[in-house]
Amino acid sequence: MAGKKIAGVLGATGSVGQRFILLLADHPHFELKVLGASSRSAGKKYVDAVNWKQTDLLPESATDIVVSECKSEYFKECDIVFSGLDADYAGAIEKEFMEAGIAIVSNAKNYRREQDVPLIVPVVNPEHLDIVAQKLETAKAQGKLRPGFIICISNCSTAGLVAPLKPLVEKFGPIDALTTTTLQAISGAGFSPGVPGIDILDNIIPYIGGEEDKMEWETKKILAPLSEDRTHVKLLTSEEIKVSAQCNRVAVSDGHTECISLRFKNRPAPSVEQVKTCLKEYVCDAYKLGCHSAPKQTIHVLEQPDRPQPRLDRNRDSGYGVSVGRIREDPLLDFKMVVLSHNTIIGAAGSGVLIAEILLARNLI
Ligand SMILES: NC(=O)C1=CN([C@@H]2O[C@H](COP(=O)(O)OP(=O)(O)OC[C@H]3O[C@@H](n4cnc5c(N)ncnc54)[C@H](OP(=O)(O)O)[C@@H]3O)[C@@H](O)[C@H]2O)C=CC1
Ligand SMILES: N[C@@H](CC(=O)OP(=O)(O)O)C(=O)O
Repeated sequence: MAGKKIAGVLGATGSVGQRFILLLADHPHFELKVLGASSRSAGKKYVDAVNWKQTDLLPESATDIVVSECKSEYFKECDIVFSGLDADYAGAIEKEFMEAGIAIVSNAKNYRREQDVPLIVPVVNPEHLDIVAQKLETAKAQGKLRPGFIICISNCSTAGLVAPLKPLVEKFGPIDALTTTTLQAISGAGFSPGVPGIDILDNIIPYIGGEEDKMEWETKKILAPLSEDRTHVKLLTSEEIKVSAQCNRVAVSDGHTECISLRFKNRPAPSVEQVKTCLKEYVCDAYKLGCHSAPKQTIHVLEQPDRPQPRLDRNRDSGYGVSVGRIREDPLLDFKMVVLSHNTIIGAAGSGVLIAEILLARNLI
C-alpha cells in the first residue's frame, strides 16, 4: 500500500474523540495530523486542551498537535475526517466540510436519517457503502470534481443490537418483532458535562433522551436492503419489523448491555443450538477484506450463566467483538439473549476507523 492516508478528528477532546486518538495514534494506514474542537480548545496543544479520561495514556504522537477550529480550511490535506462532535454543532460543521469536498465519517446523529447517507455498523452492513461508491462513480462519469460525502456511524446501543441480528436474519430469514432493554455506560453520555457522580452512584436512571426512538428507527435502516440503483436504502416498515426499546443509564464506565427478545417470521423457528452455531460461525465482511481492526470473532457466544459482563467482556477482539450470552427460549417471542458491546469502540470511534479501513480497501478514499 502507498503512504499512509492523512486523518483529522473533529471533537477530538470529547469521549468519542479521545477514543479516536487512541485508535489512530499508531494505525498502520492512517496518520493523525489535524485535530479540531470548540473555540475553547482551539490554539492550545492537544495535551493542554484535553481532559484526558482514558485508562491508556495519551499517545505521544498527539500531545503536541495544536487544536484547530472546526473549519474545513484547516483540514484540506485530510483524506478522511472523523467526527466526534457534539450533535448541537455537528450539523453545520459537517455540512461545510462535505461541501468543501471532504470525506467524513461521523458519530453524530444529525445526518443518519438522510436517504442518501449510509448509516453503517461496519460488522453488519458495509454493503451500504455502495451509496458512496455510486456517488463517486456518477461524479466521475459527469466529469465533476470528486465530491465530499458523509457516512454516519449508528447510535451505540443500536450497533450492539444489530450485530447478532444480521447473521440470524441472513440464515433464518426476517425477524418480525423484538424488544430490547438497555443498561448503558456513563461514557455514552459524553464528557462535557457528563453524568454527575451524585446522579449515578448507587442508582439507575431509566431515561436517555431520544435513545429509544433512535434504536427503533435506526434498526430499520441498517437491516434494510439497498435500492437497485445503489442510491439509497429501502427502509424496513413497522409491518416488516416491530422494534421496542427501553433505555437505562447504569454506573458502568464503558460497555452497553442489552437484554433482547426476538421472534422470527418463518415457522418453525430455529433451535437454540442452531442460533448459537449461526452466531459463532459469522465472519464479518471487513475481516474477509483483511481490514486491520476487523474482529476475527465478530460475535462471541458465551456459555457461562453469568456472562457477558461489561468489565470482563467489553474488550473482546479489542472492543470490536460483540458478546452474546444467556441464549435461551422465550415464552413470549422465540428467543432471548444478553448482548454486550463496547460503546465507544464498536459503538462509536472503532466503527469509524473500521469504516475508513473498508473505504480504503475498496479504493473509496
Ligand atoms: N459517547 C458515546 O458512546 C457515543 C457518542 N456518540 C455521538 O458522538 C458525538 C460526540 O459525543 P461525546 O464524545 O460523547 O461528546 P463530548 O461532550 O464528550 O465531546 C464533544 C466534543 O465536541 C466539541 N465541541 C463542543 N462544542 C463545539 C463547538 N461549538 N464547535 C466545535 N466543537 C465543539 C467538544 O470540544 P471542547 O472540548 O473544546 O468543548 C468535544 O471535543 C455526539 O454527537 C454523540 O451523540 C455516538 C455514539 C456513541
Ligand atoms: N446516547 C448514547 C450515546 C450517543 O450519543 O448516541 P447518539 O450518537 O445516537 O446520539 C448513550 O448515551 O449511550
